[in-house]
Amino acid sequence: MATRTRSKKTCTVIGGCGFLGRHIAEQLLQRGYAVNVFDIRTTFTDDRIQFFEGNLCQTECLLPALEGVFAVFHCASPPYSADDRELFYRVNVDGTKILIAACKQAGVKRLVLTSSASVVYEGKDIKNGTEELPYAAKPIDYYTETKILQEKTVLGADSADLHTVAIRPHGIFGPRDPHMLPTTIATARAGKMKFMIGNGKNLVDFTYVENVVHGHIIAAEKLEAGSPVCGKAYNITNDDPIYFWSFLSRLLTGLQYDTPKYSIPYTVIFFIALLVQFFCFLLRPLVTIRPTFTPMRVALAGTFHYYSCDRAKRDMGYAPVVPLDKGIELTIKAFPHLKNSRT
Ligand SMILES: NC(=O)C1=CN([C@@H]2O[C@H](COP(=O)(O)OP(=O)(O)OC[C@H]3O[C@@H](n4cnc5c(N)ncnc54)[C@H](OP(=O)(O)O)[C@@H]3O)[C@@H](O)[C@H]2O)C=CC1
Ligand SMILES: CC(C)=CCC[C@@H](C)[C@H]1CC[C@H]2C3=C(CC[C@]12C)[C@@]1(C)CCC(=O)C[C@@H]1CC3
Repeated sequence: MATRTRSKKTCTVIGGCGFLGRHIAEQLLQRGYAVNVFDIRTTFTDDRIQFFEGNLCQTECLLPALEGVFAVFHCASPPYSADDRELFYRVNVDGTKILIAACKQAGVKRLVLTSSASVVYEGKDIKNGTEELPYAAKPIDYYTETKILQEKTVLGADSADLHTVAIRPHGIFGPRDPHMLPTTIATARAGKMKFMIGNGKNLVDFTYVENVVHGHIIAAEKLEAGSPVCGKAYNITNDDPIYFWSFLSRLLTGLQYDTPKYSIPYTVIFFIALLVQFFCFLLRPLVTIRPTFTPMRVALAGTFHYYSCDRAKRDMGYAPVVPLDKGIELTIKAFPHLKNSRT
């Protein structure tokens, strides 16, 4: 059971058992905060943390976790790969509205949303994209569609009672990552990582998790009446874009897998991914097939998508705390169990 000192400020991390949420919780402890974690499943233990289990769509579950809290970090979401429109709307849109109302009821003054830089991404190149870019008019999936609605709701709720800010990370990686690195390795193990999509020269942001955490915490600390951060969105990246296929190749070589040597034109593979998606849709009543190369993944692998952090640097003094090379090294070290045993 967590012991609390009266002088410590308490923060609540919604989705705090997830990849990013747990890193936020651990860094908050390091920086001297008391921490509540709220999640639908409790997947780890830590004597310093007070855990609350529940669905964020239920006010009565949320309220005990929000009492007397200095700041709330909202990083719960269904995984981006869930192909479930109803679930995304229920959690990301309705659940976020319920959370905002609960924060107000509990008297919480600061709410930090984990949004995504992809809210402006439509599958076409973005080079040094700023927060001034319009939201995607044609979001590439339900995940992106509901992240846009979620961000608009949170920023629209900014008021004297509840100050809000949205952090837009991109391509988060690091220890305990359940998405990027495991998907890359699973694709390599399945023998599907033989070809690069496009010419391999598309620059992309990959962001080490501790930098994303740092962006969230400094935003929360700045979030008070009169601050420029109130009601605004902020890109948070490593500020060091890298060729998509160089990044993936570094993870693959680090874990002793072969890297792709040949390339297929982007338009060809995108068209094939569209066709595969269409056939999966037709076959859905009979069988559920989850293709590795969805149009979204192909677009993410073959286009430029990197973003400017200038606004975060200016308004909250943001600078990455872990350089990209170090982040890659720490990540590879954290996944010894995914090393290729066949070499
Ligand atoms: N990973 C990335 O590259 C990026 C992520 N983001 C955003 O960052 C945030 C965190 O992502 P990440 O840590 O990778 O994701 P995770 O899936 O690791 O974490 C999300 C957590 O939220 C929990 N959760 C889901 N639904 C509910 C609910 N109804 N009530 C309470 N808890 C719930 C999940 O539980 P369970 O696992 O049981 O579903 C999980 O523990 C998300 O908002 C995501 O959109 C933004 C940009 C990039
Ligand atoms: C071609 C192939 C199989 C690559 C494997 C890596 C991918 C799993 C990642 C490459 C870019 C990543 C990314 C996200 C998820 C993982 C990747 C597709 C997000 C969609 C996660 C959620 C977001 O908010 C945006 C991210 C963009 C980049």
